[in-house]
Amino acid sequence: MKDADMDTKSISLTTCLLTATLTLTTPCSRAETNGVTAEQAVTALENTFGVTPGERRNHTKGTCAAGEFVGTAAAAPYSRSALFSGKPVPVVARFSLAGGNPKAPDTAKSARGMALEFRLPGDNLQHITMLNTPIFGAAKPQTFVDMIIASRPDPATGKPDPEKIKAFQTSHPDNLAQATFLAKNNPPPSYANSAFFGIHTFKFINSDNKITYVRWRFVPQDGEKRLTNEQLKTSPPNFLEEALIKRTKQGPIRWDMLVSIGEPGDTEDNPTIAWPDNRKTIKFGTLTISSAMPQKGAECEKINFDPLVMSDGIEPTNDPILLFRSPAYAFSFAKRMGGI
Ligand code: HEM
Repeated sequence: MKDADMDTKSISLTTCLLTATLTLTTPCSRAETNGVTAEQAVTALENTFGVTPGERRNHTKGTCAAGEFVGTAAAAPYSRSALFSGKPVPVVARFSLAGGNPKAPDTAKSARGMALEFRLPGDNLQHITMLNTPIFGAAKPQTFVDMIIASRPDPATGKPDPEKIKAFQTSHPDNLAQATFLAKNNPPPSYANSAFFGIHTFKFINSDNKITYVRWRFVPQDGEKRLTNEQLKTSPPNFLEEALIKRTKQGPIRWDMLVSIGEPGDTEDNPTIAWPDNRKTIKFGTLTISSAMPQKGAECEKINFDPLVMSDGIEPTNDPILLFRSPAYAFSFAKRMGGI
């Protein structure tokens, strides 16, 4: 057996163990979702973006933050989760740029991320890991892997080959909605001015075991803003972290958690399709971020924001992307925890 093979085998084993202890419900990295393994997804990310040892294979560039969440009484008919008890719940957060480039410019027209770990009473956790696009660019894991492979820089130019991107987009129509959104909407000047979307459909379970299909988003009380085309050209490569830290020093930043209630016919398992705008929408709580800091050595650095870490009263749907994320994150997490 070659050394590289041995490395992969031992990482895979660690991942199974880590996954088992972290989420209890997820398969290990070699299990397939629609014919794709977590290892294939992470390898594609590594081949396209390179490897920064000890760092996340995706959303590598990021900033830690902390605060709390307070739920509203309006949530009770839908979910019995302790997240919505109305008592303040401590939160560890991480804001990030999509992709595995640790030096991605903050003007990149890629997605921004907000990851939240809610620390509930009794050592229980709830994770919510979102993007600033209302829909995702893949209905199945294979599309995500093919997108990452197609984005691999051409050695001659150092940039993705436009022909390969075009061929990918033509053969994967499920990528179109998010690609169009990202092309039309410039990134924000500050994380504090971005809305973040859960994208997947989730199940809320109330105290009578009644199930409601929901989608949520976090909307900034500071208001949504986007860089102008001029600012896109003139802004420096690094401003998001500084803007967030500066903003928290002026006072807490707040996002309202708005939950849309699904209606018959709304998709439950396709994160590339938005629900109609007119769904009943209820405020389930408010997130307050009161401090932010560089990620090195800070609390968010060593968290695996696996979206399947859920509290009683919130459950996943059969969305193949949602289910695939958990083993993919565990595989990346196991590598970075091993310093690889
Ligand atoms: C096939 C689909 C996807 C794959 C394979 C994938 C893969 C990954 C991986 C490997 C990481 C790094 C994990 C770590 O080392 O801790 C990551 C981070 C992240 N992903 Fe995904 N992802 C997918 C879909 C999504 C979707 C649909 C969303 C949002 C709804 C999302 C939001 C994020 C965010 C915000 C982070 C950064 C989390 C943090 O700050 O630690 N991803 N993703």
